[in-house]
Amino acid sequence: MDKPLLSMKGISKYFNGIKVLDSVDFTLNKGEVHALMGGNGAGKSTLMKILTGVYQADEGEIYIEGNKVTIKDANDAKNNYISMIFQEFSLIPSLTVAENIFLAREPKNAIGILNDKKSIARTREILKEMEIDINPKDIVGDLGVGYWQMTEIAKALSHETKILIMDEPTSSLTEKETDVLFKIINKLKKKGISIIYISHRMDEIFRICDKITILRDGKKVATEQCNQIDMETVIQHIVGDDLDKSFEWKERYYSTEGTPVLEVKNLTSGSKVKDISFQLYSGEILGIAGLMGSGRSELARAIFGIDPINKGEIYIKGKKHTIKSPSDAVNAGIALIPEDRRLQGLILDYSVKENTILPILSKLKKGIFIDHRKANMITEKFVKRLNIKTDHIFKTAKLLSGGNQQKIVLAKWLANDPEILILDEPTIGVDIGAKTEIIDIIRELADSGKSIIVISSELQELLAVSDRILVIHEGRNVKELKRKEIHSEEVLQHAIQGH
Ligand SMILES: Nc1ncnc2c1ncn2[C@@H]1O[C@H](COP(=O)(O)OP(=O)(O)OP(=O)(O)O)[C@@H](O)[C@H]1O
Repeated sequence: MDKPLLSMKGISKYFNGIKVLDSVDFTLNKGEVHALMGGNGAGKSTLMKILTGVYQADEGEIYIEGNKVTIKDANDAKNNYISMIFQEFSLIPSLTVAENIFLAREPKNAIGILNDKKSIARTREILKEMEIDINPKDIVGDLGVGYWQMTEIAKALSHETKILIMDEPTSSLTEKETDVLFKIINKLKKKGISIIYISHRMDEIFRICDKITILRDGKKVATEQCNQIDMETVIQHIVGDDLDKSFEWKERYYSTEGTPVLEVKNLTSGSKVKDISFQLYSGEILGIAGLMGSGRSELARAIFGIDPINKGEIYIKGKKHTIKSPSDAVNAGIALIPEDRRLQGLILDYSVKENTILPILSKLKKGIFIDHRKANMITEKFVKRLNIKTDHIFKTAKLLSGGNQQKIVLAKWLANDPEILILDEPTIGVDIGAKTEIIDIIRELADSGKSIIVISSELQELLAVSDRILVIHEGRNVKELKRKEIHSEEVLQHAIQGH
């Protein structure tokens, strides 16, 4: 049998004396799509950073086609034909696609290469080969996120690549863009390129991956062919024995009599939100469902005063409010946790504690000082509840894994205890164990009288948490369904597709 393309053997890594990878073995064959899964902080990114030369392993060896290699930096990774596409893209928006692809070349060429016919022709060739419909001369900033992703892939392929690592590649893609990405992955696979695919989205893994490796607490717990393992077992491996991962809906009781806490009437904003009306009651959880691009997030942005309202009214407890900015919304008792919260909501150089208590500083004042005992208690509570993987609450946020950073932002807004809470994709990038915790917290908040709007593209999650679901299609609310009337996921799926 052929030697595997890549073999990582006994990889261990310590950060400040803490073992985050413990003797991990990982093998990748030619033309294989290999999923790397595991809870937040399990060690997936660290393993990949060792493969791409960002970090060095403290123990273990890496072999490419049977030959031992040393990967000390990005150049070594490139010389071993390894490329990685990060969640945060590395493109420069003001430059064209071709310029972005060839800019990373030899510095002496960097300036001269702009508008170079050769680089444009080569870019065209790569894009054509992958059947991607982008003009090499397009300015990247003018393209949608989906095309950024394609440009990143084209960039990786502009030098010879045998191993392509994708870290949560679909987290900001629409369904259509995801389909295009999957087609490209299949094409790359046929060309013999191997892909390591990091994702928390179970359905994707089963759609495109051949093999799956699962890490838990820095240890490899399983490697299996995808067709020989089921979803239940994968979840079991990810969470271990100690977590309840059921997404079960529980009927909740609250009153829909009297004045709603929030009433949105005929709201129109930009080109994406058209004449939307709904009511939200005290203690209610309203789910918002719709395809990506249906206007879900834009509706939240308009209510929160980020995007201007062209028409329509917002009433809070029966009183009309003019919301022209997020501070108007905050003053009216509304909080929005946006979808891209890692970029918007976190100060990376601050500690877990500082980030968590930032919005509640005024509530924590004791004279002119901060009540640190209380601040520590609140932070500890959320770290425990959301299972945030950190050695202590004083750790700098940037040293935490991506999913754990997401959880801090969530903790921060939950600690602030707003009256009306809008959560846009509350569990994106968050592992399966924490998902159920977040659903429980949302329910608890509603039980205590808060009014909550949850926007989510994960139907299972929406069905588990919502009392009522508003379906948005092409900017309009087309249906409103009571949760207890939705007997299967298909019913909701149908409504979302616009039937
Ligand atoms: N530079 C660093 N210094 C200290 N600790 C670090 C550093 N980088 C990562 N860690 C820690 O290593 C552990 C593994 O993190 P890693 O980013 O590999 O997790 P992950 O599996 O990719 O998680 P996620 O799904 O949340 O992205 C985490 O506990 C994290 O806090």
